[in-house]
Amino acid sequence: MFQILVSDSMSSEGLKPLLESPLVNVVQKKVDEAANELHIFDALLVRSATKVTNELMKKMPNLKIIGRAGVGVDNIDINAATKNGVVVINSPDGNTISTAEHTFAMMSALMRYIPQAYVTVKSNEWNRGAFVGTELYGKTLGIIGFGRIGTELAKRAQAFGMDVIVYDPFLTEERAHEIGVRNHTLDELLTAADIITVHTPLTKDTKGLLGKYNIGKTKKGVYLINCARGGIIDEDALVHYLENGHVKGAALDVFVVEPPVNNKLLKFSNLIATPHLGASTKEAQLNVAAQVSEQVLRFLEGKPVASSINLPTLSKEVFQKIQPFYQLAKKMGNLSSQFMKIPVKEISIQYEGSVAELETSFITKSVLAGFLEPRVDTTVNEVNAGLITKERGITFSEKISSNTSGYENCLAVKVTGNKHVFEIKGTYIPNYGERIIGINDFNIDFYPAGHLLYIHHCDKPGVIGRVGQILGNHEVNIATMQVGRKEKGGEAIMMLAVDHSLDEKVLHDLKACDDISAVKTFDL
Ligand SMILES: NC(=O)C1=CN([C@@H]2O[C@H](COP(=O)(O)OP(=O)(O)OC[C@H]3O[C@@H](n4cnc5c(N)ncnc54)[C@H](O)[C@@H]3O)[C@@H](O)[C@H]2O)C=CC1
Ligand SMILES: O=C(O)C(=O)COP(=O)(O)O
Repeated sequence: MFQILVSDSMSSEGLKPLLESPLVNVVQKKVDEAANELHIFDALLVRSATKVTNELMKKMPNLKIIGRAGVGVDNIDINAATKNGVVVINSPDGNTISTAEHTFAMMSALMRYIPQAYVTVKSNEWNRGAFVGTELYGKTLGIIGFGRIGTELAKRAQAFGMDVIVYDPFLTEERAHEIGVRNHTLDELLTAADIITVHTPLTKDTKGLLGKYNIGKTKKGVYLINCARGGIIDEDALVHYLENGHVKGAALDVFVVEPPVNNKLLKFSNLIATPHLGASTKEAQLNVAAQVSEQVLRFLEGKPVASSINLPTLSKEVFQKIQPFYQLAKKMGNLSSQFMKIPVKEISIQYEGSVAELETSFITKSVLAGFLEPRVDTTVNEVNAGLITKERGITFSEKISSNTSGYENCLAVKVTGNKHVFEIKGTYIPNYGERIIGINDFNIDFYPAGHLLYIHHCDKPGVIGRVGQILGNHEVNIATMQVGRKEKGGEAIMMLAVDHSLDEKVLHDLKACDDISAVKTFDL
């Protein structure tokens, strides 16, 4: 019999598939309370409160699967789970509506002082003059991050007569049009919105996205809302702008540290807060617990699972043959995504030479997973990448070609946006490794790993020297450097591997060079 630990509070009705199965025994206890029996469990079911660390997994040698009854898996060490051979699944859409509704409730409460007024009435005060609010009707709502929750929120705001504008660098025009919203630049949104709400995952790009600089660009009297993840709105910056009155009010469901003990934000009467309640409805909890229970049961019965976040479902033998290409493909997808930080409509992958004889659909999923990784909240892998790509309105295809570009095997990825196309080619050479051999029409040859610096420049004497000089001035050591050009004196590119991540100052100096037209950095 399989042993299952449910360590956060979950809907008993949702857990029914497990509670009624003769195959499993369910124990509902916090991890701390189960400290002496952790070694017996085959599955662990959590929400956001339980922190599933590598240390915890080490204490659970029987653990095979972690089920997250919700969306965000930032409380689970996915890399450690993968390393420990533990499958992680979640329920990506079970709480979308509840969180959108909660955000809407927060917005209404914020603009009409409902929490503040409630407290006074309960204390026998009747001070109507102190709580004159603002209508939502006719106001501009800026939604940053237009995925599942952002989309549902937009529909509700439109029904209230609000003008909805969005910023999501990965949103296609078609999808925005379908929902009847306009996708803007971040700056446009910041300057136009009366209320701004964030619905992105917490990533290195979104951490502090609304920080001192960006909040400074908003209208005086703006309202800010965060029902996504603590830290997307920088907490110190919010304190600053609440103090000087630039931000008229803020609503937070999430905090950098939860619970937010001694958090300076809590002293502001125009900041309203809830204790991470976005998904706390009967319906959402039933949905997420039921989805996760069914998937966990399927997995323990040896059946394939749908929303697996980390592990491939290939036999060990097939996986070994594919592995070098799988890693290369993921890096090529990731580089394409970072080169094309704009909405994308189509991704096509071409297989040439010996790689075409392998299970290419799996490698394709690996390209997609690498591509999506910088753009979505949940960790994507070969299992869920196809589904998520389609959900984002991006089509993908694969093609086998007899042309081998002169290599024993070659993988070509083409990413098409509205106005731009990006192409990258790679190969795997046994005993030598992965190589990127082409970017757009340029031939090049570099190892896709570590801290990379890409420069698009003019093929003129002295440019390479100037790059070396600038990097030297900033104490940046160059490990390798490859240059590619189409013709003498024309456009050229260089790809450098450097010893550490580059800061804004280095990039600024490089961009200031006359003969350099683009500079990008990548950490792979
Ligand atoms: N408060 C709560 O109880 C709940 C919070 N959440 C959180 O809400 C957030 C959104 O969830 P979903 O809509 O389900 O996720 P989603 O993955 O469907 O949507 C996220 C969107 O953010 C966009 N995005 C990514 N990077 C961006 C960037 N740098 N700038 C602007 N947009 C960017 C993506 O393109 C995507 O459209 C997540 O952080 C999730 O953990 C989700 C459920 C409950
Ligand atoms: O699903 C999510 O990402 C959430 O933030 C919900 O968290 P919870 O399950 O309510 O602890």
